[in-house]
Amino acid sequence: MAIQDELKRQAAEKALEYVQENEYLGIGTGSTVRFFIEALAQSRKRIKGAVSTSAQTSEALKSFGIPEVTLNEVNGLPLYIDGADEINHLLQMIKGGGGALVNEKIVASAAEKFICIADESKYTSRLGHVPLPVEVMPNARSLVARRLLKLGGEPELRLGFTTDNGNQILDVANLNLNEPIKMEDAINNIPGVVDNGLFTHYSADLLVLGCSSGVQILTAKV
Ligand SMILES: O=C(CO)[C@H](O)[C@H](O)COP(=O)(O)O
Repeated sequence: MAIQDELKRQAAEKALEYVQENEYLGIGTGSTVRFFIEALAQSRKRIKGAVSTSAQTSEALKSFGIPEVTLNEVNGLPLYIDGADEINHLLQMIKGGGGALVNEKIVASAAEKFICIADESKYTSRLGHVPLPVEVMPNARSLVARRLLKLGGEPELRLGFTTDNGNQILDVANLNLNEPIKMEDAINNIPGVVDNGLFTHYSADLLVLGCSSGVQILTAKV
């Protein structure tokens, strides 16, 4: 297994310690989450049901025999576990590399606690090394792209990709994310934008980071 994958797996396995038995659990999307689902299935922990954030995650849950429930069936969630494309010292994130950012933010918002699982390459002092995914209504794509250019970004359509919600993704490079809260809100104010991959209002409460020196548990450093 590649080193990065091994670190993702270690972080995913460590996060199991925070899972409460006989409770509902929100589960994100991506390769780190896939390791988590695998570890959960192999553990003795039995949850009441998982709220999935994507077709990909639902498929994995099904293949590992973990019961799925919809968000509408639960009255909030004690915990949400998901990966990130980048995460900073305040545990604010860029997400959406897998294109599931809208459902991820919805489920994260329903949870009392958000634990991010990631390998050390995702931890950064400044967000913005990776392009920011923005989910757009297809009919507003060009309009939104022009507005994103005005905000200083360079949008590029994710070719051949449609989200689970039937929308498109613009990956926006070179945005100035020195004030990520303002940027998250400014982008979401553009008509036609469904949501963007900045998670500042729903930042993580805890980061379980797979590092070559061992797994580290980090909280926000203000
Ligand atoms: O936001 C996401 C999906 O929309 C993922 O959490 C993010 O892309 C990280 O993925 P991976 O665990 O494969 O590195």
